[in-house]
Amino acid sequence: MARMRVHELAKELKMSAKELMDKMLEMGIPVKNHMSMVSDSDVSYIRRHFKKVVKKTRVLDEGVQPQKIIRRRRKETPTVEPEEETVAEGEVQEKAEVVAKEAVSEAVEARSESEELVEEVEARPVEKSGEPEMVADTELTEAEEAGEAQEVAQEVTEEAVGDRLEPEGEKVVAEADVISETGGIVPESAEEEHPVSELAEEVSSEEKAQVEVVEVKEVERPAESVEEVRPQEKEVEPPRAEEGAEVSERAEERKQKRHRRRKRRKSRKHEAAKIVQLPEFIPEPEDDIEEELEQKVRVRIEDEPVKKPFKAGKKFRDRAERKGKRDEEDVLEKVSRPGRQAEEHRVSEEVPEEAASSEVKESRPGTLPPKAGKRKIKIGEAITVGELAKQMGVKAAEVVKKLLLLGLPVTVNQAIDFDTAALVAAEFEYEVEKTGFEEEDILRTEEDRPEDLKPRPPVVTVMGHVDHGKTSLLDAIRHTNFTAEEAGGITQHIGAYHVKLDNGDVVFLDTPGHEAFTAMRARGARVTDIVVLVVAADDGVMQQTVEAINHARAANVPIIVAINKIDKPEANPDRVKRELAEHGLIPEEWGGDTIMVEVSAKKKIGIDDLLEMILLQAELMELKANPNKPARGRVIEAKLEKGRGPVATVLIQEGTLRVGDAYVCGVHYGRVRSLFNDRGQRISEAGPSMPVEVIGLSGVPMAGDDFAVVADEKQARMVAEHRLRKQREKELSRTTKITLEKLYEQIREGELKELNLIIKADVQGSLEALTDAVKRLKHPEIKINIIHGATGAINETDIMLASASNAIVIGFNVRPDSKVEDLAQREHVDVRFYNVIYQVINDIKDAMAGLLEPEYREKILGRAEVRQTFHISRVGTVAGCYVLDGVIQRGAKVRVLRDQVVVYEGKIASLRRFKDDVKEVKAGFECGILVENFNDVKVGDVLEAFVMEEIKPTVDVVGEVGKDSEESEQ
Ligand SMILES: Nc1nc2c(ncn2[C@@H]2O[C@H](COP(=O)(O)OP(=O)(O)OP(=O)(O)O)[C@@H](O)[C@H]2O)c(=O)[nH]1
Repeated sequence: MARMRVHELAKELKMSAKELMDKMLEMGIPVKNHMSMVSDSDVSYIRRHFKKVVKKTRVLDEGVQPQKIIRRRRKETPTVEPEEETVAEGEVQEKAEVVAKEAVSEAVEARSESEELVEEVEARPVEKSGEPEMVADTELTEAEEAGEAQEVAQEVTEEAVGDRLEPEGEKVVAEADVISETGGIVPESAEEEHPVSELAEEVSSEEKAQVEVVEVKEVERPAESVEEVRPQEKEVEPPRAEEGAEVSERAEERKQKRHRRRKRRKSRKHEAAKIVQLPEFIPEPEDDIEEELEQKVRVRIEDEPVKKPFKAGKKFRDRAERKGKRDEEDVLEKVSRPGRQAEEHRVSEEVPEEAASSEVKESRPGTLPPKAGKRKIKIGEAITVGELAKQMGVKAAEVVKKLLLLGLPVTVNQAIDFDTAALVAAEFEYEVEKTGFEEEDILRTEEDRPEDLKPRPPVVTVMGHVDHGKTSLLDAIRHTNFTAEEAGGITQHIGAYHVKLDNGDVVFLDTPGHEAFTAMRARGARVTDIVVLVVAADDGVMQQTVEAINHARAANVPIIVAINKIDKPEANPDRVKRELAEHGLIPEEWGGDTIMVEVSAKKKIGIDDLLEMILLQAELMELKANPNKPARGRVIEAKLEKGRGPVATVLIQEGTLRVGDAYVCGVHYGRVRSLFNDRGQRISEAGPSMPVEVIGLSGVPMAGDDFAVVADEKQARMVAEHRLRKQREKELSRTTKITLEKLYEQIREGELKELNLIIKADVQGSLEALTDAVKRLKHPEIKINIIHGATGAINETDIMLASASNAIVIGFNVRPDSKVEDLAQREHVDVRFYNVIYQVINDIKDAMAGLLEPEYREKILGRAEVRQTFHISRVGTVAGCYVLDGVIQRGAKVRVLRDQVVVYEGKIASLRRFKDDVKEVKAGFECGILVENFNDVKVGDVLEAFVMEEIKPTVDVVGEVGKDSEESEQ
């Protein structure tokens, strides 16, 4: 079967091209204008469809002929009962000004009939009914029929106008003439077959009178009006007088039209959405003509008191605008999803049924249906394309397409961040709102009254330079506090411990060093009240001492100095004090405010003094907390223990934690199954500043995670799940931003180079230290992303993440199992193992340098001619030179040229002017040059000094583990 053009098919189906186009769109077949080609399959689909419709209509016609006639009479009636009028309003608006035209053909058709009807009309006044709308066509009530009268009238006119707009369509003028010339008798018309008495039942004399008035008016004007609009049509007008055969052909066509009208009315009732949608597809070239025609018609309408104001011009402009937009979409549609379904979907999605029906309901004559207000959807930090599409009730492909237009190639399962989602949602007329779950609503507690606050022990962190005795000091403190029996059983390491003294308690955090301190702080955990800075009396202030000072200062935490190793003979506490004073820590005895205690961790000297001073400082700080409220704290350490499950050491900061309490901890939650203190003893509760081991978590939290007791487990789960969702959304949006295509593009274009890392470590401490060190590697051209970091063995998920994100996996003190190794090999994922942080950093630096692909270029500095040579014992041969050009620099590379031939290449070991070592000698000066490991220099040789210059900058390591610059932290 051959493809056909729309107008050809329309002709075959005995309908106007416009009608067919409307119908096709309704059926989900994309069509642009009457010249569009219709595919074979669509042609047969349409034919099948119309066969059915025609059949059905025939059946209906046979069954409801009387009603049909009644309806037809009614359509000539300009006055309709109020309730019907409102029903018709929507339609009137849709067809609006063409209503004037309607009377033309209708009046003509009705002329003869009305004459016959006069008597009957008076005999039976119209019955009125309250609910005419939702009754099926076959069961139309009289009232409904009456209500539809006007609507049908409009349709008739609309069709007449529509036909005029089509070159191959019949002309109303012609039709009117033909009908009038044949005496208005249309023998084959279904209407004429019905008993006059039935018709008369529905038409009042008044109505008839009005019909006649309209008739007269309209019959006089149509030809003129059409001429005005499309004068050329005159040329194609058929002869005014036609033979009987033609009359019957026209009658048949009118019958067809009436069938279609019925069909349309029916579908309008049931598919209001489509009624609103379909007129948008007005063939473009005809819009202007139509609008012009509408203009003319409007003038006439204004003369008609019964007609309503109309602003079709705007409507049509809007249609054209929308259509233009669709054309662009159509192109993409074909790419992404060709075929009928795509169009079908688009039609239905653009005006969802409920929205459309509400538009119909809200329609007012003379105005456009109001645009559905912007609908809102709620999303979190990020959302997958599929989920967004689901929430908007559109197909994912649509969203993908829109994103593509926005320049973002994503797949359905990829996530887009909130801003992108907002942008694409706006394209679908949706507004996005961030999900408003406020965990603070659950976690919020009442403010403490001053009388509720009770003193609490200070929490102390020990910091200092490597080997200055931090660990030894912590041990010494711990041991002084344990009784002999207890001391033997100190095996418990929970990350913090509690020291009981005669005049108070002190809590020490067991992870010494400022790295851990700052890592916690970076996670928002402010747990330390006092910093004890350990400085070895024999070594003095060192780099990390200074860093520790700055870290403590940045956190606004007071410092107590412990000058350690005073037992050593070379100990010089005064020197330490002087050096500290240079860094702003002035001892009290010198008029400053820094407490300094001389101790020996090894010999346990001054430990009590130190503890005493800590308590004194704490007293000054008036550390207080309310113990009588739900507990809140911070995770100091967490691990998965065999037989115990996830275990976390929590430092309680306020309130009291009890066994049985429900809590949320980071993205985990649970109920406290059991509590242990730092000595491994089971306890039932823990108050402020107490470190306590919590058993009963849903997972292993991170150091620094917030711990909060909530009313019940349900609330705990809600908060934890919300946090987890947020975390996932963040991760999702982070990983999807680095698509392989993008990365490749960036690498190729040299825009940006990224190194993605996944770090797996044995314990939280190592992980954080490593993460911290890696984060300090900075370079303007390379970005390092730690896309995932966790404790535990490298697993398959890590490998898959690495594979998907083009990342390198770093295992610190962990190994993968053989299955994971195989997967890594299959996925070409580079997995590296380390047990020294420094080595990791070095390797990453190398990797970055590799990525940078550094290029070296030789840069000639200058040339010198050898004028004399001197041999100096134990040094070698020194060349007495004259610098010909440029500059000769000490340490530069040098080439010895003899008759333009390179006889040696090496380094300038020494550069002298007279007896002085100099850095450089410029052109025109004499100098002595010693070439490293080369004594064969001869008079007349030329020494060419040069350096190798790197084209791209080398990796700039801002800081290394434990050696970071303090400034970066402040
Ligand atoms: N003589 C003497 N030696 C001490 C003293 N305190 C610590 N040491 C020694 O100093 C060395 C380092 O002590 P640590 O406690 O390990 O020092 P640290 O600061 O914890 O070292 P890192 O953990 O490597 O940062 C050990 O050999 C200790 O025995 C002290 O008071 N006197």
